[in-house]
Amino acid sequence: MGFTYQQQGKPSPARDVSSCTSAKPDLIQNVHYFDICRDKSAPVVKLKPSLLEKNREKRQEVERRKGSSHRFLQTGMVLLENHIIRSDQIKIVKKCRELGIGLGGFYIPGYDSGSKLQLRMMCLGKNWEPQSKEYVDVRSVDGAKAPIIPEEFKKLAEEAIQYSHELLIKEKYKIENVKEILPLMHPDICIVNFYTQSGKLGLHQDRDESPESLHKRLPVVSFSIGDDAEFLYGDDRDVDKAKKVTLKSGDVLIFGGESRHIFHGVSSIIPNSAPKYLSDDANLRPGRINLTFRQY
Ligand SMILES: O=C(O)CCC(=O)C(=O)O
Ligand SMILES: [Fe+2]
Repeated sequence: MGFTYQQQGKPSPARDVSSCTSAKPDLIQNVHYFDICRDKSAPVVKLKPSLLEKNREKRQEVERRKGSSHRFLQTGMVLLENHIIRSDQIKIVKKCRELGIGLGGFYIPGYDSGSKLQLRMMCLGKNWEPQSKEYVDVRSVDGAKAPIIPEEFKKLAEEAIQYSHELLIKEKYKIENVKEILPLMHPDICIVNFYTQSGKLGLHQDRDESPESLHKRLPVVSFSIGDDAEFLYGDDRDVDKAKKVTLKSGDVLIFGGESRHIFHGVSSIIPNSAPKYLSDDANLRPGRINLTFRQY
């Protein structure tokens, strides 16, 4: 049981240097908590938007929402494109930032061998340990407990499954079958990853949740915010056979039922592809946040 991240090998010196020098970390019990937002004290030239500009932004937002769509990628796997509205994306960034610089915040997970994952991680609800591949109350890296999952996050994740049910009923299945195709899930764990523009994650399965959760094939609900990611998925741990989909800011990907045990990973982050409002209004650094909700 439990999910397995594929080890990435030692991080390149370049990545190590950038991650340490740009982070301005607080050192708490030997752990650098990473700030996913730029230093507020750093000068940012920002002009007050005119009324005209504000109205244009509003119109663009309405257009953007009209542009939200969905794709059934395979049985039990739904992609809700552009689903999280701009104001919620900003709220999520700000909340993750606040939690991420506090106790139990973002750190670079690694293995006893010394190799590291090419991302920063913070767990909410329960801590996931990369070495033992288990969920624990207190993480070994610094003895911190996981912050609780904000209720608004849980609500968004649950609503995304319900919305997928509506779409599946409308377009594909009978109402009585839909919860078998994509079971309902009430998240008590959320793993938040932050990828810099050189971040990635090898093909793995999420299989560290409880035997009951895995047996019921309760879905994982994944939110993407920030730069686009090339997301790979397939039935085998084989990059060449994997299918690819680009996950953009605001996208929600759900994989449960028959797709619960897919291999998946992030092959690359597309630099400078994030919507501008994330850096303007939330001060988000270049890179990508991913939140995966699970039920233990
Ligand atoms: O970043 C992503 O889209 C995937 C993250 C993931 O697979 C995980 O945290 O287990
Ligand atoms: Fe995963």
